[in-house]
Amino acid sequence: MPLVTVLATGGTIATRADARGVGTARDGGADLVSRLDLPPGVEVRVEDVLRVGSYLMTLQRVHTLAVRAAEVLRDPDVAGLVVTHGTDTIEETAYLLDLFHADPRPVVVTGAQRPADAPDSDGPRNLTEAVTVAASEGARGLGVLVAFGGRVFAARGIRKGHTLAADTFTAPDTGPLGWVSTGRIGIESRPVRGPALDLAAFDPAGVRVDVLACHPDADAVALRAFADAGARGIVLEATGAGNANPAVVAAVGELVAAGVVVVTSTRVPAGRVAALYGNGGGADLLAAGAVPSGLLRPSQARVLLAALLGVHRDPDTVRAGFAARVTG
Ligand SMILES: NC(=O)C[C@H](N)C(=O)O
Repeated sequence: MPLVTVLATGGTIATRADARGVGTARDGGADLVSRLDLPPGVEVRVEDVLRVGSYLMTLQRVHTLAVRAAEVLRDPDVAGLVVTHGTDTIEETAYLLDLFHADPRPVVVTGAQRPADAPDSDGPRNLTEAVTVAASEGARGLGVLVAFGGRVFAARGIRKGHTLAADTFTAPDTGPLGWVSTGRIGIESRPVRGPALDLAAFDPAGVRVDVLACHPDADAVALRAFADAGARGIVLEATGAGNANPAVVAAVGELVAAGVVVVTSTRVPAGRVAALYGNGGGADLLAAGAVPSGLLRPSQARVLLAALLGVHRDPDTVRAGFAARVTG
């Protein structure tokens, strides 16, 4: 009988309202699992790792989760893992776990958009389907997955696409990998994944990576403040295919020379970052030393940058490692 371990971290799937009607994560993993109609023939074990809204999932906390996931997978009887998590930052946590996941067994992240105390919560169905995926042979070798609303997504490229709707997740450049429904899964495509990073070498302490919104009035102020605060990496949430302006480009050049790794991503939902324009555009950012993020949006570009900085430290190695993992 496949054994699936559920690691609970909080999120709306575990959230109940207080007397003011304000929600916080309260239910533990055992509460969540007790409400399920589990797939027949699957044994589930539960552990509480954290109990927070995912807007509180710092790098340190995701590291704690990654370490625990790797420890649980040392048990050869475990067929797969499920992580229950808030939806706000599933795109960060799932991708960080994926970067360090060196095991064919699936780790399946899920959550809910409607809280545990809502009569129509989507949590039980999503969790049941995540357990189904984690127990499936067909999900092996795909890395960390997100099962949500009947769809199965790869970690890389997933984005929260709606603040409140149950069908919130999208993968604008690739679409979902497949589906899960009534105890069955179908995988229609396989994700492209690089070699796993070494979790034992990762230390998130002191890894500060900030994100700068490059609206047309942006200047060097925030960039310099980030660097003064100790940022070792900065992701530009640029416009279009990855453009900023001359003031930002000049500051990027200074920061890169000082050893900060700067990455150009974009606020546009789909398509690769391309170095096309001058006058502070993507071609000038590239010339100033910024690394294009390929298809990674700012949230996941920040995660890759933080993971590499936490493993390698040296800016040139991080820059090369980042470029090697992104397409385009
Ligand atoms: N639907 C959710 O889970 C949102 C919640 N704010 C969280 O990320 O924890």
